[in-house]
Amino acid sequence: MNIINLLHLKGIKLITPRFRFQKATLINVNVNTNTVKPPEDSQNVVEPNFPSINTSTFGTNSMQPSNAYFQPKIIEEVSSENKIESSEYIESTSKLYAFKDSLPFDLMPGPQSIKMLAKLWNFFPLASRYEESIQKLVGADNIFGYLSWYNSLPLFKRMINEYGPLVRLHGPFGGNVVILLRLEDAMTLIKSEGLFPIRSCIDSLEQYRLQYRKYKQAGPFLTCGPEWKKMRNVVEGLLCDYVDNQFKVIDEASNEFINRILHIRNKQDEVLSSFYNEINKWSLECICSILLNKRFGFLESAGINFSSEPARILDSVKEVVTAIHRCEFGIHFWKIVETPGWKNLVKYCDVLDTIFNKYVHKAQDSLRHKKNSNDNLTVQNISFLESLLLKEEISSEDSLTLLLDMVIIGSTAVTHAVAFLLYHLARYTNAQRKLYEEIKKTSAKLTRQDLSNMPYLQACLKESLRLKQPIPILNRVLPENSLIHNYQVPKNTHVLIPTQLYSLKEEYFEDSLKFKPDRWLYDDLELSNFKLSALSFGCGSKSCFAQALAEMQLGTLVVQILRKFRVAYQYGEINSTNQMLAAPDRPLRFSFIDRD
Ligand code: HEM
Repeated sequence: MNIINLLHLKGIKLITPRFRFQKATLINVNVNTNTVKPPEDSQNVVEPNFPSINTSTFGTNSMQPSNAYFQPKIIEEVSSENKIESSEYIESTSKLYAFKDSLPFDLMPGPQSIKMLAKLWNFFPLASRYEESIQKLVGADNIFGYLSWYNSLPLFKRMINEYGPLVRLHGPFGGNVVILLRLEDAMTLIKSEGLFPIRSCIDSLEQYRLQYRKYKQAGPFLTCGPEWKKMRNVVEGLLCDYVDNQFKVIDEASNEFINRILHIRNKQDEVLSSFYNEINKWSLECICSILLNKRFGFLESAGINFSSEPARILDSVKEVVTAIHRCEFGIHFWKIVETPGWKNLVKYCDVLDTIFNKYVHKAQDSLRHKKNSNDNLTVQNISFLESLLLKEEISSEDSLTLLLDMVIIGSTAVTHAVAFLLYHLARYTNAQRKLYEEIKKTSAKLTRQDLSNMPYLQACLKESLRLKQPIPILNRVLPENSLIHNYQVPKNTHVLIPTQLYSLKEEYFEDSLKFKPDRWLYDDLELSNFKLSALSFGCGSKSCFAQALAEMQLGTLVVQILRKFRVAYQYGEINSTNQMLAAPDRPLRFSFIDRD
């Protein structure tokens, strides 16, 4: 039996960006195009299907060449729940269609060898359903996955030298990938990506949630379209309400972390190579306490019992991240057979889903109880999860996947950020000294306000995140035909946005490989009205909604640590694995030396 038969026999419905694209286009079906005629004397060649993403002018906001005309899209009917101001819509989607110099996609530079393979592929006399299956298994998705989950930055640098700032990779078995190696191109793409950008990145987790668990939505990280927007609006609002209130929890967890360091460091003041785990415990304690208004005890000074709930969460988050990497990197065999990576993903996602589902039920009960006893349901009295459940537009299932995304993706990103912040401060002792001087001026009882009044602290956070980004590569799938850098790029093309590469460019940051927090002190570094400090949190409407929370977590922890200890590190350089969810590539054997 060959692979294709097996695929069909298993009745596997593959989730691909095309599927996601269809979901997104369904939403846009309501949108009609109203063509505005070009001026009589126009010499333009009209390309009606290629909205402009022209980025030839660096530093300007203009996406409109002087010889073009508008073809605005007008909302005809939009269901009330998704209603968006039409002016806003028109602004975000109005595109230019006339480019007499636009170039066909085929002319975009890229490696010829896979282009040849792509051409050869056309000679295989396969029935269309087989062809489609193969494309889904090893088409552009695969290249895309490979580049997202492989340590790709050195490869991207070589590509710039060889092909220039824009590279096209032909999926050898169908589909296309474009890599935007210039920040300006990425910014312009993001500005014009419309209301419902499409991110395509963790097919395995999506398949687990949609097909294995049969949830309606796959969680905010993986969902697109109006469902995502609805979820996102609610969470953004709630996070604003809760972040301030939760400072105390983060402060307490950070104090517990200090005690844990005192407990685990050896006689030379050094922590063990498993210190990454300890940071993970701290970030999970923060996030779980904030979401559920319950202290979990991840940071018990004597350590956690391996069969306890915190231990199971800690272990499962780590295993899920590893399993995602195993599934997403390389050919997606798990779509046909149950590979060990897929089995592990299911096993550990099951653990997390069961635990957090239990808390969803508990929160529902508690809300019922509070309602019956006419308690005030204010931010002070109910947990983040309870607030979510009160929102009619969010189902309890959506609340669950939202918690899971925040726990799995959020806590992993924060752990990585803390690891590198400590590393940079340990390596750049002058910066650590300067930060300590600033910390000494704060009162013994730290407040959130203190953090915002510490410019050097803020600069250190930005600089560390610039050098090592927890999510170093963003990706999108084009929802419609577009002009990128004057090339006509068809819809469904996968676009990779390597933000880590941009933030290491001399062009934007002098002495770009050095940790120099001072660069953020005096200039508000911006490009086309976009704050470069936010780059590590992504861009556009799908950027991270937890930036303020993450910065508060990092700031609080580092202030507490530096008040008590001087941090040192005497081993080899720690690099980032630069994968989709990056991690430090060496043990974090820091020394925490008592201050006098
Ligand atoms: C230093 C810490 C963090 C960094 C650097 C970071 C970075 C990012 C980046 C780069 C993205 C993708 C943006 C894009 O595609 O344009 C993202 C999305 C996301 N992050 Fe974070 N993140 C951090 C912390 C957190 C935390 C603490 C949470 C949750 C509590 C969180 C939850 C999410 C979610 C749910 C998304 C998907 C948003 C959407 O698609 O609407 N992140 N993050």
